[in-house]
Amino acid sequence: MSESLAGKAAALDAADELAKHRELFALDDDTVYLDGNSLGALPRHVPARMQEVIAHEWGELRIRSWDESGWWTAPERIGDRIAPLVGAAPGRIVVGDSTSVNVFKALVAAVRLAPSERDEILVDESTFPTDGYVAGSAARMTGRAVRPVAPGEMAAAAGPRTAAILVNHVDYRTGRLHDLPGITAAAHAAGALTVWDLCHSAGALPVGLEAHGVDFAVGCTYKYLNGGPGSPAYLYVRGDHQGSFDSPLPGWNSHEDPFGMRGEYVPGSGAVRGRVGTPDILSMLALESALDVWTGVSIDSVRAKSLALTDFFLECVAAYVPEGRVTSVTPAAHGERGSQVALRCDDAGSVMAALIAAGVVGDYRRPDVLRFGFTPLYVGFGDAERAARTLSTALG
Ligand SMILES: Cc1ncc(COP(=O)(O)O)c(C=O)c1O
Ligand SMILES: Nc1c(O)cccc1C(=O)C[C@H](N)C(=O)O
Repeated sequence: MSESLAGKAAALDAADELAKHRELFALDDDTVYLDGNSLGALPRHVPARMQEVIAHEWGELRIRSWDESGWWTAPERIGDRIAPLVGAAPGRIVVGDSTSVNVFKALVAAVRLAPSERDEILVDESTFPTDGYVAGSAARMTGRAVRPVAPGEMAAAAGPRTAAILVNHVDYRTGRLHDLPGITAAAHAAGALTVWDLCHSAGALPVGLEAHGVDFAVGCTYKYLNGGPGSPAYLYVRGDHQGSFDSPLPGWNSHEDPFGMRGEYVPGSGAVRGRVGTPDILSMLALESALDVWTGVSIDSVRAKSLALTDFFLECVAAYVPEGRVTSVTPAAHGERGSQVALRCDDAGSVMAALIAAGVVGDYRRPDVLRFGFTPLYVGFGDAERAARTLSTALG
């Protein structure tokens, strides 16, 4: 072990104002958990809250809980808890469904706002697959064509034929942070609307949805928001689009009068319009409880620690791993980096299996990428040093 890097890690951990938050999570000190960019860790207090929800709200109050326990209003109430983390105003975010479903709602609604001569949808060519699949279907439904574009060329590609642009804020494979302010501004200058997928940025870095005038955004809550496996996703609709948001999935829960049970669909107003059917209350309330860990935490401090952690991990990898054995595909520039480090090596699958066996949990993305996610609320600098040291052993 390098005493200097271990010592540096200890000093950084001692000075880390977020270090105390690790105690809020169910984590053991034998494991270095660097997979919060796939499934966030469990906040310790959530099981007790879920016990109460199940035993009391469901078990005893039963149907009364829709009103008395606030179940009916949970999608917008929890949306308002997520809002400050992504720079959204209150009343703009609804929680529910999966990210895939929300990409569909947002993208079709965006295209429906565009004149018919705008016949193309730009999608980042390195997109997470689900977004690409959904965009293809949305294009067929709306009589448009998908044009894949490199994220770096997206701003220049937007033009008079562009109806909407769908971009991942952070690339799931490389950890590259895309230029949300620049692409959004260029899209608007070209008369196009933007849909941003925040799965890999929300809870890890400031997004600034209102500040940058983003039209629509979606994201999951099971990564950096720690909502649990399959926890519901969310949909953001900018305030001035809410009244014209024409959902391709108009369910009874988004009706202006759901219990009127009317044959004619009349959309509700505000974030409610993004709902579809009955919300998945147990997962939703687990997410609501999980969001308590953000009390008193600023997203700017999370970002500062995230960059320090990923910098330090890269420094340890450079010190411990023979040169050329792995190649970072994550940008070195802070302005282009999310909260993960992705390292390329030919035998990535077996290397990650060895790492996991040694207690360092990252993940492997075929064919050759080792992913290490850094969740600033519970990952420390000592974890980063141990992960790099274990990696050097796993690489043989
Ligand atoms: C960028 C991105 N978008 C979408 C998804 C898929 O979301 P869901 O499974 O909630 O539909 C994921 C991860 O699974 C993702 O990383
Ligand atoms: N959603 C997932 C799941 O249900 C099982 C396993 C992994 C996931 C993920 O979230 C994968 C993740 N979006 C990724 O960036 O690869």
